[in-house]
Amino acid sequence: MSTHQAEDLATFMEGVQRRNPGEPEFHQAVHEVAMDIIPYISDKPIYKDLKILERMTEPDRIISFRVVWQDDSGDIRVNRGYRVQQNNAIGPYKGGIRFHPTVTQSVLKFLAFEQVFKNSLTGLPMGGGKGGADFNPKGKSDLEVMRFCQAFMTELAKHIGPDTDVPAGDIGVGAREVGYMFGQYKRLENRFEGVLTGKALEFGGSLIRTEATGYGAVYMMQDMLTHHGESIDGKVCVVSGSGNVATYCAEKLLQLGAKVVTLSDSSGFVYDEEGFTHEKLQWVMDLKNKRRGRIEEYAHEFGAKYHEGEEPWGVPCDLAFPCATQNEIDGEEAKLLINNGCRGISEGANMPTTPEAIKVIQDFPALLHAPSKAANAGGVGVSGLEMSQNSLRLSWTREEVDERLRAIIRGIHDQCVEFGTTSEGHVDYFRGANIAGFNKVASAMLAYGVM
Ligand SMILES: NC(=O)C1=CN([C@@H]2O[C@H](COP(=O)(O)OP(=O)(O)OC[C@H]3O[C@@H](n4cnc5c(N)ncnc54)[C@H](OP(=O)(O)O)[C@@H]3O)[C@@H](O)[C@H]2O)C=CC1
Ligand SMILES: O=C(O)CCC(=O)C(=O)O
Repeated sequence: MSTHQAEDLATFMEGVQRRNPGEPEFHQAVHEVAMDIIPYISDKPIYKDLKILERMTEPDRIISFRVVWQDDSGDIRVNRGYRVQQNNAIGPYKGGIRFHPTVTQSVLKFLAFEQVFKNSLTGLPMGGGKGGADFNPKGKSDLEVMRFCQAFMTELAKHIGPDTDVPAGDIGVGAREVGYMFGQYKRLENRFEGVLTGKALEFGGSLIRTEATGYGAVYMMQDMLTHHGESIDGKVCVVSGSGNVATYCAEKLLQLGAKVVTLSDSSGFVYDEEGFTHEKLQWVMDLKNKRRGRIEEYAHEFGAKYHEGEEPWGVPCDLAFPCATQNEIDGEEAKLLINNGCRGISEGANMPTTPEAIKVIQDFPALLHAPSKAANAGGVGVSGLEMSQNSLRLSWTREEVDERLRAIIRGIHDQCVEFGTTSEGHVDYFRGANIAGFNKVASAMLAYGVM
C-alpha cells in the first residue's frame, strides 16, 4: 500500500469510527475490507467520487425493538431485538438471526456488513442483512424458547418478506427456533411463503441446508489444497465449536479421509487423539441438538481429554477450522498454529481471526487462509437455493443441491484466485474475496445513481 493509500485508509476509518462510536466489531470488519478496497479503487475515480465504499458501510436501516415474553415461572422478561438491513443492491436482504447474550448492535452490524460481500460472492441475487437478540436460549425450556421466538417474530414480521428480507439461523438459532418463527409469521400474515430459510424439509426447507456451511468450509479448503497440489486425505484437523457449522465441517472432513481430533464449546475443548468417527460425531449432534448438553460429556463417554476453559489452537494439526465465533484466534494462537505445523485455515465462523492473527498469517504465506466471507458462504448459498426452490414450489434432490453447493464454492475459490493472486504468484484469499465481493455490489450501486 502506498503512503497516499495509507492516508486515504486512515481518513476513511476515522470517518467510520466517528459515525459509529463504541462499535469495535463493526470497525474491525470494515477495516479488514477497506485495507483491500481502498488501494483497489485508488485508480478508479468513479468509485471514490461517488463514495461507494462510504455508502456500503452505512446500513440502509437498522430496526431495533423490544421483545417481551413470559418465562415458565410467570415472570415477564424483556430483551432487545434487531434487524440490520445493510444493503439490497443485488437482491433482498439475506442473513441469519443470532440469539446470544453477547449480541449488540456492533456485532450485528459487523455480521451484516460481511454478509453483503459473502452473498455477492455466491453469485446469487442476495443482498446482506443480519439480526438477532441478546436472548440466551441456553437453559431455557422449549416453551420458553417458543414464546421468545413468537414475540420476536411479532415485530420482525413487519419488516421482512420473501422479496424484501429473508432471515435464517445463526448462533443459537437452529431448526427449532426457525420452526417457531416461521409458524408465527404464517399465523400473523396468513401467508405460506419462503420468508425464512433453514426451514425443516416438511415445510419448505432445502436438503443440505443444515450441512451446507460446514460442508462448504471443507470444500473451500479442498479447493485451496487442490490449487496448491495437495489434498485433504490423511490430514489432521482441529475444529472449534460443536454446533451446526462445526459438526458438519467435521462430518465432511471424515468423509474425505481426514482425521478430526478436537471439538469445543464455550466451556472448553475435547481432544480425541484417536480421532472422531461418524458414530462419535452422531453422539455429539445428539448431545448438542437434543439433550443440549456440554462437550465435556464427550470426554467422559469416550475417554478423550477435556481442557476446561481452553481453545484447541495449541493442538498440533495440518489444518484448522475455527467454527465457533468471532475473534477466537488471536495473534499468539496464530503463531502457535504455525509453529505446530498448521498449513491451512478455513473460517467456518464469521471473522474468527483477530487483526493481529491475520497479520501473523500474512507474514507466513505458506499457510493457506480462507476468510469467512468465502469459506462459510455455503450456508447462505444453499439458503439462496432454498429461496429458488420455494419460488418454484418444488424440491431438488440431495445430489442436485450438493452439486450446486460444490459449484458455488468452486466459483468463490476461482474469484479469489482471479482477484487475489499477487505479482509473486501467491493467492491472497482475503484480498480476492473482498475485491470480488465488492465489484458486483458496487456495479449495481453505480447503475442506480445517487441514493
Ligand atoms: N449456521 C450457519 O449456517 C452459519 C453460521 N456461521 C457462523 O458460524 C459460527 C457458528 O455458528 P453455528 O454453528 O450456526 O452456531 P451454533 O449455535 O450451532 O454453535 C455455536 C458453537 O460455538 C460455540 N460458541 C458460541 N459462542 C462462543 C463464544 N463466545 N466462545 C466460545 N465458543 C462459542 C458454542 O458453544 P456454547 O454452546 O457453549 O455456546 C457452540 O459450540 C458463527 O460464527 C456463525 O456466525 C456462518 C455462516 C452460516
Ligand atoms: O443462510 C442465511 O441466510 C444466513 C447465513 C448466515 O447467517 C451467514 O452466512 O453468516
